[in-house]
Amino acid sequence: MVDNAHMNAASTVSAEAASVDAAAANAAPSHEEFTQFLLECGALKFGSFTLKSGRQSPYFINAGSFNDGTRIARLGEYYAATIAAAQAAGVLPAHIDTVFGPAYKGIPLAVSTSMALAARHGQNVGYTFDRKEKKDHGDGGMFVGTQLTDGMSVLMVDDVMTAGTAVREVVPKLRAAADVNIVGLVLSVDRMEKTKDSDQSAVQAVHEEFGFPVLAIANVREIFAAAGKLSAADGTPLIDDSIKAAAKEYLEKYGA
Ligand SMILES: O=P(O)(O)OC[C@H]1O[C@H](OP(=O)(O)OP(=O)(O)O)[C@H](O)[C@@H]1O
Ligand SMILES: O=C(O)c1cc(=O)[nH]c(=O)[nH]1
Repeated sequence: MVDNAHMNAASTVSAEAASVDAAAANAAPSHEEFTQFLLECGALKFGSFTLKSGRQSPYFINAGSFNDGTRIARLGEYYAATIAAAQAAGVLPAHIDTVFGPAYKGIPLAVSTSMALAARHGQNVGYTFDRKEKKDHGDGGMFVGTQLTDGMSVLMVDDVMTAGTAVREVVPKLRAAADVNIVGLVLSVDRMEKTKDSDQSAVQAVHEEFGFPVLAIANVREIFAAAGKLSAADGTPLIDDSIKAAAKEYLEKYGA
């Protein structure tokens, strides 16, 4: 069993990977580079957003902004690099049968991750996603892609975790389909938020509830730390003081 400190952030995995002398190909992506990528794609937005949990957030990760071939391919590479680093560190198993992404925004994440695992890391891993509604003609069924069968090692991917509701909805669906072994969950961003009724983070709560590691390419504090150092070509900071203040206030209230 890997201790919890290894479960929460790719940064931890990165340090661990370095200590086991992992090849450069197995290094986790840098938070600075990933933050720049989020900002360039417009996938990190500032304003006022109502979340699935009902919380009103001054920032939002919009995975719908990875909307062309270059962006989604690059995102898949970030996921694959995070996975390879976690495998090198022993946090994820070396063998994964399929990458599962929940509909809808998880679909391109699963596909691009499996493509990048094959192209960059020599791992030919399936991809699977669910349908929101059961289809009863043609190929039918609830799942598309590699079909789930007993004993399979399934790695879940999603864009963000706030309260963990989406994951709690999808895990029973996977387990109802077959006796699969869910080996972990990889997110783009861990929003590092407290659950509704405790000071524990949703990521930690999900890890304890289901027993699998939950990793992220970066967490929200790493993203704000990196974004604070970035500026446009003309020297203007990419995020201004009012955004930093609003994020700080939000995290003081909801941050774990
Ligand atoms: O941790 P949680 O509180 O569950 O919040 C995060 C989830 O909410 C969003 O999904 P949404 O249900 O809006 O689905 P979408 O993919 O259709 O946008 C997001 O994509 C995560 O899956
Ligand atoms: O909590 C959510 O609903 C949520 C947060 C976020 O940053 N991005 C998103 O797509 N959903």
